Amino acid sequence: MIDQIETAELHGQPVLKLQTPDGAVALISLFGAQVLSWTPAGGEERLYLSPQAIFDGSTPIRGGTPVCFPQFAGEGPLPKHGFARNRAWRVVSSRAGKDYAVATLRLEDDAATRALWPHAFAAEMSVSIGGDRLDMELAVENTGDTAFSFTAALHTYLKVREVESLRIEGLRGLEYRDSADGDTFKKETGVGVMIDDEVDRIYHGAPQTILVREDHRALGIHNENFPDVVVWNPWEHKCAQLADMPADGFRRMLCVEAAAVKTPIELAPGADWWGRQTLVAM
Ligand SMILES: O=P(O)(O)OC[C@H]1O[C@@H](O)[C@H](O)[C@@H](O)[C@@H]1O
Repeated sequence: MIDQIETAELHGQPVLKLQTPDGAVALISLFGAQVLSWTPAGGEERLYLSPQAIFDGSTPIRGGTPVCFPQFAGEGPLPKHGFARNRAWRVVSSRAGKDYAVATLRLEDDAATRALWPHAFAAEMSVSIGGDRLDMELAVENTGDTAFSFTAALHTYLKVREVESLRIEGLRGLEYRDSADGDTFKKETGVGVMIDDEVDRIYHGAPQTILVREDHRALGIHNENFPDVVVWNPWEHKCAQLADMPADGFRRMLCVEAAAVKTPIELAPGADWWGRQTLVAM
């Protein structure tokens, strides 16, 4: 019998390790409620974690699935990607069965978050593994007595064998905002999006399912309640400017993010919202 849910440390930071009897494993950092590693049953690691990622309990960790909340990137006055990715979350529940393991982490407002963003909220990140699937769900509740709005993303870094050899399918015909080209709006014309330069795009009205196809394997990405998909690769020049990435790191990663950016989510007092990203290894 394996212990399906364990607490452990990774580079000195607390993590929760989920395992299932079929061999699926995930590591979740309590700092940021960030999934750092996921290996599906009988498969290989599917998330990219930079070998130079910083684990100091205050710097965002480069890799896995950072939770961007309550602001995506620089879309408002808050620190880039909000504050959820550099806060300590607490584990509020976990359970496991013969083919799954799931844990939920929670973050609530406190004096530090209210100093940045004056709202009462509760955010929960639930992570579930089993077989060939990883499910990540972010839920947000307005626990205060005034309405607020936010943008958010599950900023997943996929581990890829060679970024120039893959194709992203399912984005054809969509409008996107090209952050790497002065925020101009464009229309995707490629059947499969290939990466051979810096890419930083917010696709609007994305389909629920996208496929990242590599030689001899693929990954299905299923997003619910996240209307946008962000595709990001810093490429050589920007990667060299990231102190927590190795020079060739951009070749081993591709971010495909489930996001709500174009239309911020509005929550009345007492209201809640959830959004989910599911990865399926094929
Ligand atoms: O370096 P950070 O703060 O983790 O951000 C990484 C990237 O995140 C992406 O989501 C943004 O589209 C990029 O513009 C940004 O550079």
